[in-house]
Amino acid sequence: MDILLQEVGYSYAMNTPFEKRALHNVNIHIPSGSYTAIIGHTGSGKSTVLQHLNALLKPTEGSVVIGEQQVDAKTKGKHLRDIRRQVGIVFQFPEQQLFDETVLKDIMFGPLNYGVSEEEASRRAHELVEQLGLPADVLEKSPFDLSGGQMRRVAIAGVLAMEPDVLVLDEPTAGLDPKGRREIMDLFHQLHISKGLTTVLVTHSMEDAARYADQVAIMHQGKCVATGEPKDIFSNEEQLLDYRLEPPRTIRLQRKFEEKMGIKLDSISLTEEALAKNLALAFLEGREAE
Ligand SMILES: Nc1ncnc2c1ncn2[C@@H]1O[C@H](COP(=O)(O)OP(=O)(O)OP(=O)(O)O)[C@@H](O)[C@H]1O
Repeated sequence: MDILLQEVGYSYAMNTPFEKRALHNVNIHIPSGSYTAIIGHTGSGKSTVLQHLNALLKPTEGSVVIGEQQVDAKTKGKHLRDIRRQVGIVFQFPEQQLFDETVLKDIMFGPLNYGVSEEEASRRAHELVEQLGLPADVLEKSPFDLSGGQMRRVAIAGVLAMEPDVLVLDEPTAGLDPKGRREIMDLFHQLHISKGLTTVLVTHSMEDAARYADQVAIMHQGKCVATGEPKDIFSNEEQLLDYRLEPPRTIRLQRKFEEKMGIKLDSISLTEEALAKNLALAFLEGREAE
């Protein structure tokens, strides 16, 4: 499902003394089946954009086209309910939203609320628990008896149980250790590939944006100032610095290597694997300082 932000402007507390303009003329196209990373310094407007993707916020100017539905300042009613089913959001620390007595009930809650049968909701819960690498006996436990990482997976299962067309991730690995982070991010990537799930990731991690996304959008002071493929966005180091962003670690390492060896590699490497291959090739080909 495509999402298109057209000249979106948004002000918090509109027409009050506390009015705060958060977005200005934002244009972003999220094509169906893509994996888009939204990056930007703190306070640049990423979370505000994210909440427009499933109409939790409605633009105060411009419009957002979500699949077949157009949302603007005046949109109300049933359309919003449909959109919230189609576009699932995994917020930061989603486990804080768990509330039911058992994991099974918690995962089934959303689908039941949208009229899915008990049988189907239960089937989805069983399937998701397995897909997310949780033991089957977790279903009968209280979510509050699980580890932090397990609770996070249960909360994610609750969003996926709605069978969304688009999955929006707001710093979904905040607070996890590096291993847990990588496992969860790899899992979302697998879901993106296997289910063709359109994915939007809001992140402070340039490494994650470089590793997983096929499109990157940079937010700066409430504007979307650049969109493009990761290799183009991340090789433009001057632009990144202008927007107070650091290039991913792999690029920093590559630049160091090039400086030390006095050579320039043919292309930039966005993942550790690609970087290692690139460095090995340079070594094998005997490229060295002129
Ligand atoms: N509920 C609110 N009321 C008033 N102003 C807000 C509110 N939420 C955000 N803002 C302001 O809107 C601007 C954009 O905030 P937003 O949270 O979208 O940025 P962000 O890029 O997601 O930041 P971070 O990376 O810190 O999460 C900021 O100036 C922020 O202070």
